[in-house]
Parts: sequence; structure tokens; C-alpha cells
Amino acid sequence: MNSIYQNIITSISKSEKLLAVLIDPDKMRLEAVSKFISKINQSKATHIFVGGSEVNEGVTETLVEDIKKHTNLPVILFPGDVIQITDKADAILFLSLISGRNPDYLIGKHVDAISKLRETNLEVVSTGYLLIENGKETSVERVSKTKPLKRNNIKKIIDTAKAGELLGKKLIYLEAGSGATHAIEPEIISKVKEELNIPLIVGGGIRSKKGLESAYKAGADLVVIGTAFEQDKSFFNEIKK
Ligand SMILES: CC(C)=CCC/C(C)=C/CC/C(C)=C/CC/C(C)=C/COP(=O)(O)OP(=O)(O)O
Ligand SMILES: O=P(O)(O)OC[C@@H](O)CO
Ligand SMILES: [Mg+2]
Repeated sequence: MNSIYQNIITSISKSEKLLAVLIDPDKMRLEAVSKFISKINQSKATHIFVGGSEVNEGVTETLVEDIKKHTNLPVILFPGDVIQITDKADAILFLSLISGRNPDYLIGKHVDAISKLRETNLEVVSTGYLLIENGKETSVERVSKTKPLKRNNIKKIIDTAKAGELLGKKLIYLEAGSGATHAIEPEIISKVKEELNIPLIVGGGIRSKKGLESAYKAGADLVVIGTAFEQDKSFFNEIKK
């Protein structure tokens, strides 16, 4: 069986660019799901990510179940906490927040997640998650009680991403933060990409087709967009299939 991770690798080898729409269980009303997903189905999106920094228990499971009724795209959990794990999804980004030094977000939550993961068939994708300063405080920063990496310290960012790869992470995710003022700069993306032999995900603050193209051109393999779709459904028209 083709795994979601294998499919990402195959797409990259064919120079295809990937796009994930992030659905935040906090913000998506169940009544709005079918219309929202039909827009996703008509767009170039290749993946659906579901997650948030702070989500109440049970909400993610109900939402994922509903999303799956309306699409064949892979649904991947992007969880801020253990309670967001549900076997209704296809895979989970097993995020370790390697930009920070909070042991709970480096390894603690992961140990706590194992009992739940054992009961699921989720594909687990080990992901090195790097929060990069964007001009304002993000939810991830607040919840994890960590500081983001400074965006002018490119060496630290590159070295952190490479350390993640050498620790065995299967993906590196450069995160500016949901609703970021400054998306990750192309220069940072290209320098990190140059160093890596694993796929690179970029997200946070990308609000236009131009921003999307510029992230791809710099070397992002998969771009994550949430806020732009939440706030302006017409953005989907710009990225129709
Ligand atoms: C291992 C498991 C299961 C959980 C912990 C996973 C870790 C270490 C997560 C890293 C830190 C974290 C809180 C990530 C959340 C990522 C996420 C879903 C961000 C989406 O944006 P929001 O942070 O919800 O932004 P808004 O609140 O502005 O919508
Ligand atoms: O909501 P936006 O700013 O698109 O960010 C998406 C994602 O990278 C946040 O974790
Ligand atoms: Mg949120």
C-alpha cells in the first residue's frame, strides 16, 4: 500500500508541488464543512491538515469524521496536543518542537501520546517543527512557552533543521505561525532546502498566490495555508485545478 509519506516523496521526485489546507477545529463550524471541502476539492490542494494549538477534547474527531465524508484527499492530523489524536484521520505529523527547549514539546507529549496511538492505524510521520519569529507572538509560542528562532539568525535555523534530519525526522516544517505578519522569507527557505535531503514544509502568513509561488520557488515542497482560506473563500478561485 502506498503511504502518505511515500506519496509525498514520489511527488517531489516528479517536481510536483504540494499544498495543504489547514482546518482549525476551533474555527470550523460543522455546518460549514461540506461547502468548504467542496471548494478544497475543486482547488489544487493535495492534503488537508487538521489541528490547532488549543482544541477541546472530542472536537477534532467529529470534524475529521465529517471531512472524510466529503473528500478523498488525505487528512493529516497536525496536533498541538495529545487529545487531538483520532483514528478517523489517515496520518499524524508527530511534531517535535526543535526550535524550542521545552522538554514537553520535544519528547514529553510524545510519550503521553503512545497509549492512544497504539489503538489507531494512523501513519505516524516524524516531523521536526521549527518556529521562526514573524513580528508578533504566536499561539504556538504561548502554548509551548518557547521562543521562536530569530529570523536574522539563518545559521541557527539551518543548523536546527539539519540536526532534525540527522535525528531521523522524516519532514522539516518551518512555521511562521498561524496568521503571521511576515511569512518565512524565501532566503531562509532556500538556504534550509539546500542543506536537507528530506521534504520541507513551509507555513504561516501566506495569503496570496504570489506568496505561495514564491515559497515554492525558494524550495518549499509542501506549503500550508489556513487563515487566508478561512478569511477569504474567494482565494480558492485563484488556485483552481
Ligand atoms: C505529540 C503530540 C500528539 C502533540 C504535541 C505536538 C507538539 C510538540 C506540537 C508543537 C507545538 C504546537 C502547539 C503546535 C500547534 C500547531 C498548530 C496546529 C498550529 C495551528 O495554528 P494555531 O496555533 O491554532 O493558531 P491560531 O490559534 O492562531 O489559530
Ligand atoms: O493560518 P496560516 O497563517 O496560513 O498558517 C498556516 C500554518 O502554518 C499554521 O500552523
Ligand atoms: Mg488555532
